[in-house]
Amino acid sequence: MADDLLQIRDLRKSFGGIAVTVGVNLEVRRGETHALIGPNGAGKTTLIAQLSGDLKPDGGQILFAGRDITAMPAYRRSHLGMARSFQITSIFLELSVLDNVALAVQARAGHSFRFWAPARRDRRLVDPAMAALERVGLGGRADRPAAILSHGERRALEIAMALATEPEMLLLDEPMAGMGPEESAEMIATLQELKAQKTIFLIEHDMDAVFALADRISVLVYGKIIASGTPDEIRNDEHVRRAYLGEEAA
Ligand SMILES: Nc1ncnc2c1ncn2[C@@H]1O[C@H](COP(=O)(O)OP(=O)(O)OP(=O)(O)O)[C@@H](O)[C@H]1O
Repeated sequence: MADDLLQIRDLRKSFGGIAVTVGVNLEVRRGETHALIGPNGAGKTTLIAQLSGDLKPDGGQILFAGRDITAMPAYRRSHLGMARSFQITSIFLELSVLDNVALAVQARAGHSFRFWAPARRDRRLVDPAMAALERVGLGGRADRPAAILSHGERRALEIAMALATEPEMLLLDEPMAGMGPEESAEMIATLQELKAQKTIFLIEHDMDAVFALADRISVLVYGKIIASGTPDEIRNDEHVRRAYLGEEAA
C-alpha cells in the first residue's frame, strides 16, 4: 500500500537448518506504532536484526520507503531513516550523557572519531543531541557521566541516541526490559509522545505497554506471523489467545 513505510515479504532465515524466520510478511504503515509480540524464542530479535541490517536474510525482501534494502548494510539503512535503538553496551559510561548522543549524531554524519574534541563544541552536533535528550526526559542529566544513570535512564539514553539521527522509523527492541513498574510507566509516557512524531516498530514483552502504545500488533509464533490487527482484534483473536496470550495468562 502507498502508506506502507516498511514492507516485509516472505522473509526467511535459518540457523543450522532450523528455520527461525519462516516466510514472514508484514507491513508497517507510515506514522503507526506497530508492536511485534510472541513467546520466547519465537524469532522476534532475529527479525528485527534483519530489518536493521545486522543479520542477512536467506530469502525474501525488505522494502523501506519503497526501496529494496534487503542487502543494504546497517549504516545505509540508518542514512535512509531507519534507526535501531542502540544497545546499552554501546553507551560510553565515562562520557557525559550529552556526549554519548552527540557521538551518535556524529557517527551518522560520517565524521571520523579522530575529530571528536573539536566536534564536541560543534553546535550542529550538540543542538540535535540536546533536543533528543529533552524528548526522552533526560535534558536535566545532559552534563552528568552516563555511568550515574539508572537502568531505565540508560534505556532512555539509547532511544535518544537513535532519535538524534532524525530517523523516520525507530526500531525498538524491548525498551521496557529489566524495568520496574515506575520506570516502565515513564518509558511508556516517553514513547506516547514519540509515537505522535515517528513511525515505531517495537518488540516488547510487557503487554500493558504493548496495548497502551500500539496502533497495530503482529503476533509471531515459531517464526510465523499468525495474526496482525488492532489491539482489540488481537485481544479477541481466538488463535492468538490459544497460541500466546492465553499461555501468558496461564
Ligand atoms: N545466531 C544464532 N545461531 C543459532 N540460533 C540462533 C541464533 N540467533 C537466534 N537463534 C535461535 O533462533 C530462535 C529465535 O531466537 P530469537 O532471539 O530471535 O527469539 P525471540 O523471539 O527474540 O526470543 P526472546 O523473546 O526470548 O528474546 C531461538 O531458538 C534461538 O536459539
